[in-house]
Amino acid sequence: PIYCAKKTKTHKDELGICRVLLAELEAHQDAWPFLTPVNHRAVPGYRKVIKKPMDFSTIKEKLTSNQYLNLETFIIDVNLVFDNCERFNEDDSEIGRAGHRMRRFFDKRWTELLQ
Ligand SMILES: Oc1ccc2c(c1)N[C@H](O)CC2
Repeated sequence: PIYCAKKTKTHKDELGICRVLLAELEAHQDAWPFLTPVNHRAVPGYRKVIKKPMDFSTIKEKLTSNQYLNLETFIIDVNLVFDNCERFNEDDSEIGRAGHRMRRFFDKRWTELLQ
């Protein structure tokens, strides 16, 4: 097209995309390590090593209580889930591999939804 304005997204549009993305993350077959907070009392070292724990249920609570300013602050928290996973798990482990698959899925989906 000759004239192609960049569509700006309102706050409501971005939060709608966050809800869709979170629902897809929670429904993914590899989401199981990330659905609820790690029980740091049951996992030696976790509290010391992982300074900012994050999981999908916490993200959902923050989303429903309007704690995300925009899509970017939401993506930062989702990436924190996967970065924590990489820090605490070997790449060649069940949970490590699940984290890499989930990150790849998320990166693909939010870029698709933003097009
Ligand atoms: O063997 C285990 C036992 C517990 C956990 C992990 C691995 N990785 C998770 O990231 C954190 C919780």
